Amino acid sequence: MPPVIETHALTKRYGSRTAVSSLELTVEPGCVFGLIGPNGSGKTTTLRMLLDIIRPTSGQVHVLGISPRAGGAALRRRIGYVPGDFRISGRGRGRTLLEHFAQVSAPVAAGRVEALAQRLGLDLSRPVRSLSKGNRQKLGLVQAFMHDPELLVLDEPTSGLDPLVQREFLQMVAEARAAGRSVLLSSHVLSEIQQSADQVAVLSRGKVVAQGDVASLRLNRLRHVRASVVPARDTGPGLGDELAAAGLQGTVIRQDGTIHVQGTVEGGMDAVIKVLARHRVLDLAVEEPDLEESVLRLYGEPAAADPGQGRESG
Ligand SMILES: Nc1ncnc2c1ncn2[C@@H]1O[C@H](COP(=O)(O)OP(=O)(O)OP(=O)(O)O)[C@@H](O)[C@H]1O
Repeated sequence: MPPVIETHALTKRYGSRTAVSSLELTVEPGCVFGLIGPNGSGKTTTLRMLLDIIRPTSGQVHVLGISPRAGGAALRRRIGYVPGDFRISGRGRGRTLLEHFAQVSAPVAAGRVEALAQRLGLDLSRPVRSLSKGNRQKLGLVQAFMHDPELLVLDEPTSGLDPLVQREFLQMVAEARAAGRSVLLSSHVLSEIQQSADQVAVLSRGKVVAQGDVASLRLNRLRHVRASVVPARDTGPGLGDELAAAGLQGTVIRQDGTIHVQGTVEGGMDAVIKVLARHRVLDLAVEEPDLEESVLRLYGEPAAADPGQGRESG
């Protein structure tokens, strides 16, 4: 079967700024593909080009075997899309708005909208205007999933959703995949991609800096560690050396008989935990760094766009 999404040397420039640079993406049918990158790395721009909302400066793109430009409304009906900035307004209620969307999308099975709304905890009888950001986002999800499209293109779909709803959403993605649908999911939250994607591309400054299956992704191996221990016996400065040998990069400070450790570990916590466990551990915190830092450290790329350079328009 041909890929559901294929880009070749796909590039988008805004004036002198390159938002997407020579992108090579292949999404196979029946796969959940994660596009991950810090804010400003080019995810939204890429997804918009797939939907023909914006047009590439150069390069090629095919979606379900068709150029989005040529595919028009017929191609659009085969896709479920949640834009990163799903904005809705008007006087209608959620249900009315979805009925309106259903007229332009492919046919929607009876009861499907209600079932999705119920799963996400969305009240369809409420006026759209009165909905919170999270509830509007749920409406966006229902309109993307309701016609059971061949391809789902989801731009940061869980932003503004609480953790329980996020879990339900991930379940919906898993069900779509099990039914043979394909999903392209963008996120700046690593854990979300890890839970759902088969394949991943990491974007930084409009370029793919890493690509592969989720397990091979090095991004998930970086951890921040903070610990306070009372040495079991007088270990002296040896603890710092032992921790360094175990893979911790950071500082070890002795203060009033307690040793405070702070640093970063790449590639597994086991050895560090075992060194610490030989002492009385007063406190231990292990945290996932934000994606921007992981990309920066592991791929040596400046991850974010210059804060001084804003976008010209939405
Ligand atoms: N209409 C525009 N005009 C000028 N620059 C733009 C425009 N849209 C995007 N950009 C720039 O292109 C780069 C990529 O932006 P894009 O929105 O695609 O990134 P992103 O990874 O989706 O980030 P975010 O999660 O913040 O939306 C950014 O530097 C952004 O400022």
